[in-house]
Order: sequence, then structure tokens, then C-alpha cells
Amino acid sequence: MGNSKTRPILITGGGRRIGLALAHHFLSQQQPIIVSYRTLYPAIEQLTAAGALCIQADFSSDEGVLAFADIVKEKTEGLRAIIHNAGDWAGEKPGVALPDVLSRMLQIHVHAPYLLNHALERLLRGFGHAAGDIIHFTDYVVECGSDKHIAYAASKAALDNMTRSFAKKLAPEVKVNAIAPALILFNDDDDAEYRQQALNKSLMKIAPGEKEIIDLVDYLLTSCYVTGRTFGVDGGRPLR
Ligand SMILES: NC(=O)C1=CN([C@@H]2O[C@H](COP(=O)(O)OP(=O)(O)OC[C@H]3O[C@@H](n4cnc5c(N)ncnc54)[C@H](OP(=O)(O)O)[C@@H]3O)[C@@H](O)[C@H]2O)C=CC1
Ligand SMILES: Nc1nc2c(c(=O)[nH]1)N=C([C@H](O)[C@@H](O)CO)CN2
Repeated sequence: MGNSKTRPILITGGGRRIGLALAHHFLSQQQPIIVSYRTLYPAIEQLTAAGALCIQADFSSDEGVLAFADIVKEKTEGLRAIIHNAGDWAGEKPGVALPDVLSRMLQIHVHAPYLLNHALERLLRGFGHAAGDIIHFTDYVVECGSDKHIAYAASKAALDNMTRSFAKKLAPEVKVNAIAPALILFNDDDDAEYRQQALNKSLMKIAPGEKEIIDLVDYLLTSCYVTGRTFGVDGGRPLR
């Protein structure tokens, strides 16, 4: 049976930022990866050249999610882990229809992980105790809500709850955990005022970057016991 190093890790949304950093991290460890991407960035071509299996997928419809799952099942007999990184930070804004925001947030943060976990469960099982992992990327706002990203926070809260449901369903072969970040990375269009305000919201007052997430993912993958848990990576923001 495939050992953990031969079974690929699936990363959704691996074309940029945290997903891309995770992809490079695992490639540097000779860990095979499968990456879903929506936009064909040059980084995707670089990952392909480095040996990653990159599959184009748009999760904005259930059909797109399931079609991606079918391709994954054609390409591999097993998976070491699924890392649900793909996400969309949309707020309620004038001119944007509320049903569209809610539907978009639920689609990427709930429909996609829910359908992929069910469709790919077979690939995670059959390799022994705690031999498979699912990691959901939620958000610190699951704890406290967000007045400007209501649908986003609600969708991430649903994903947080699914962490415990899938942990019950898949144990002990597969562990299921969530990582709940607060500010990790700024976006390029974040201006200086926003950046200072955001930094001041945590005790640690930094945007730590992707390594903070990578190190926790590595820990979760090495554990044989931790499941059904959410790990805040938030710089002490709840204590502010
Ligand atoms: N960055 C941060 O500070 C924080 C991040 N998080 C969470 O961590 C995860 C990674 O964050 P970050 O790297 O900043 O994310 P980004 O927003 O930079 O990238 C998200 C990725 O998801 C992909 N994606 C979005 N919607 C879809 C879709 N409908 N179908 C397919 N792919 C899609 C994007 O593809 P494309 O590039 O083609 O659009 C992109 O590759 C996310 O789940 C996020 O919610 C949580 C809190 C803080
Ligand atoms: N898909 C994304 N989700 C989130 C992002 C992002 O850039 N892409 N950014 C954040 C913010 O950093 C927020 O945590 C700051 O308080 C949240 N989610």
C-alpha cells in the first residue's frame, strides 16, 4: 500500500499565496502534490515543471467541484491529505446583491469541502491508523462574527462545524482538523492605513506570513491523535 510519501497531498487553490507556499513546501520535501487552480498563473506552470500535478478547477458550481474530484480519482489511488485552502474573502458591499455574496461564500467554503471530502473519502482510507488527514482553513471570525463579512464568517463557521462532523465520520483512519487564521498576509491593494489598523487588532501586531500556517500543517500531519479540533493562528486577536 502506498506509503505516506508516495500518496499525494491535495491542495485546493494552490496558485497563489498560502496555497502556493504550501505547494512549494511539500515539493521541497519530495512530497508529491496535486494542486487545484482556477487561474493559470505563471506559478502554476512553475509548479508543474517542478513535478506537481496541477488541475484546473472552478468550484463556483457543484458540477465543477465533482468534475475535479473525478479527475483526481483518475489520477491517483490514494491521498495522504486534503488541504482545503481555496477561499474567497467577500464582504457585503453596495451594489453587490446579497444573495450572490451568500451563495458565493457558501459554495467555496461549504459546498466544495463537503463534496470533495465525500467524493475523495475512499482515497484517504485503507492506509492504517491516522494515515490520512483533512485540514479545513476557516477563520478567527468564526468565534466572534464579522459585521462587514457576514456571509463569509457564516460560511467559515459551517466549515468549522464540518470539521467535527467529518472527524467523527472518518476516524481513526483519517484525522480532520481546522486552522483558523486571523491576519496572515496582506493583499497587495491594502493601503498603509488599513495595514496599520489591521496590525493593531492583534497582540502580536504582525502579519506573520505563510510559514506560520505551514508549520501548523506539518504538526497536524505528524500527529496520530489530534482530530476534530480548530487551531487559532491569530496573534492573540481574541484578547484585544
Ligand atoms: N490571508 C489571510 O490573512 C487569511 C487567510 N485565511 C484563509 O486561508 C486560505 C488561504 O488564504 P489566502 O492565501 O490569502 O487566499 P487567496 O484569497 O489569496 O487565494 C485563495 C485561492 O482560492 C482560489 N479560489 C477562490 N475561489 C475559488 C473558486 N470558486 N474555485 C476555485 N478556486 C477558487 C483562488 O483562485 P484564483 O487565484 O484563481 O482566484 C486562490 O488561489 C483561505 O481559505 C482564506 O480564507 C483566513 C484568514 C486570514
Ligand atoms: N480567501 C481569503 N480569505 C481571507 C483573506 C484573503 O486574503 N483571502 N484575508 C483575510 C484577512 O487577512 C483578515 O483575516 C484580516 O482581519 C481573511 N480571509
